[in-house]
Amino acid sequence: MTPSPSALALLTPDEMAAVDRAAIAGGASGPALMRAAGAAVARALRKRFRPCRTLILAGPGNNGGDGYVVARLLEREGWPVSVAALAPPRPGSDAAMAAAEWRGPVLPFTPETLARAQLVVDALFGAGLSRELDGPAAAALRAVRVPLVAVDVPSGLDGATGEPRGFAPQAALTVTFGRLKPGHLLLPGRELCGEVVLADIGLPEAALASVAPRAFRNAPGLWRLPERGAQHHKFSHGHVTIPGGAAMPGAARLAAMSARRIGAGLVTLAAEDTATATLFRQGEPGLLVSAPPPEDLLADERRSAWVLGPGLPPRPETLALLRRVVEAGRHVVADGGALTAAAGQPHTLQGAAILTPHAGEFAKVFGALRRDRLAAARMAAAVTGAVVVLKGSDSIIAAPDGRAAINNNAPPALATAGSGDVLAGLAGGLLAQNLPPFEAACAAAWLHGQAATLALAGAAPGTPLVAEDLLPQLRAAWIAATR
Ligand SMILES: NC(=O)C1=CN([C@@H]2O[C@H](COP(=O)(O)OP(=O)(O)OC[C@H]3O[C@@H](n4cnc5c(N)ncnc54)[C@H](O)[C@@H]3O)[C@@H](O)[C@H]2O)[C@@H](O)CC1
Ligand SMILES: [K+]
Repeated sequence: MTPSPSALALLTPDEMAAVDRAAIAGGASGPALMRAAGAAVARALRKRFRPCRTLILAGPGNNGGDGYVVARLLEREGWPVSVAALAPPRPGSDAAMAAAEWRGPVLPFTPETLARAQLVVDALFGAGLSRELDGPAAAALRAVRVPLVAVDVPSGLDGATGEPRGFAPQAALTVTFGRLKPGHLLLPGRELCGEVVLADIGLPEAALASVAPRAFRNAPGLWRLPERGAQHHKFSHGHVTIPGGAAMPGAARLAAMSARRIGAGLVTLAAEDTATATLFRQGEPGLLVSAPPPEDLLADERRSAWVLGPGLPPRPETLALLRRVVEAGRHVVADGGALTAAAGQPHTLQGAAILTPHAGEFAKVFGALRRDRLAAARMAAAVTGAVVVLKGSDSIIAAPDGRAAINNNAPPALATAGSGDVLAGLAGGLLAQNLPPFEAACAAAWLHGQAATLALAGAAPGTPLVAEDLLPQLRAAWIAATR
């Protein structure tokens, strides 16, 4: 079933804390939320582990409070549980109440205590992490050699960015509450979390609705593929034009084949010379091939979407073509050579609809990538006015208005030559069918990941993939997106 956009919403730890405050201001009980959170952790944990010597590492805040609840519930089920507290909760806090209800063993926060545990529950810090993890907390987590279950996030992981602050342990399971955080999807956070369980702890809808989400998990529901009615004809599905160079003609061809398969009405490969045109004509019979300079094609208004960059040289001429196409008011996907040609001059990309840089291209255009890639992608979108797809195993799609989506369906094998050309073609094909740029970019990234997943179905981890393998899977990916 297609999830609703609110189910796809991601909240940063600060936003989640605001929801928490809104819930309590609206009459919800803090201790009840804490009991629900602890119960969700205990439930998820019991499903996956058998009773064993379990050590709860409890921090001073509400994350620690959740930990005391877990301790009590597991002990009630007969698990051998102890708690090691990094620091006592603030007197009078909800966490202090939860701690007071824990009557079982409290052990010193030492390496010896840790060495005896068979399972560790990390309830040190969650949304309240305010600085780098260091001292005894970091030392203890570094010493864990048994499965670790994280409450909300592995302590030290910044839920807003997916980056560890100082250190964050590897969890087997992370149980989080209300909404996923960006850090559960962004690498390396996604891997450090292990399996992620999102638990409903009864936060009132009004409290959740009090914070407008700016980030989403990328999945159908966040966007809708274009509908195709009986009255439509090939021109109503748009016309994609893709200039192709002699140096790497395969790149433009892959983009063109992808644009066709995702429903563009017409796709033209605009060859830079007659030899390349001859080569292009040996390709798919349904592709249009044109030999004159691509600029001449701008006279035809129906050529609404252009994919510029796959296989094009990173030369000033490429950038000049991009400027002409943008100034003619066409929707442009800028990729590969068009991005590299704009190295150090992001303003030259203004007016493009979608930019699809990988990390290296991003750094060339916008400067070294900061640790907070979500913020970096948003900054690039704001500077250029374009939707930026910062490609990776956790592709980030950022819009100039601050909306962002994080893609988590792409297998690592997708990092292969030509894969980016397919993505650019999909984005161009969807723009041609009048999807707005953010939706087109998100849908393209998801379909791309889904096609790769389908191509690898049943294959052992590490099985390689080539870009051409994606093409036959695009129809099934489309079907999966419209179910
Ligand atoms: N979001 C929600 O609606 C709910 C959240 N709950 C829990 O509450 C947590 C957030 O609780 P808090 O806001 O109390 O925050 P935390 O429990 O994450 O941490 C707060 C405390 O840790 C200290 N601290 C922060 N970073 C540190 C560092 N690097 N080294 C040493 N000390 C550090 C702070 O000074 C503060 O005393 C969530 O992660 C979740 O586990 C649940 O109890 C129930 C409901
Ligand atoms: K934690």
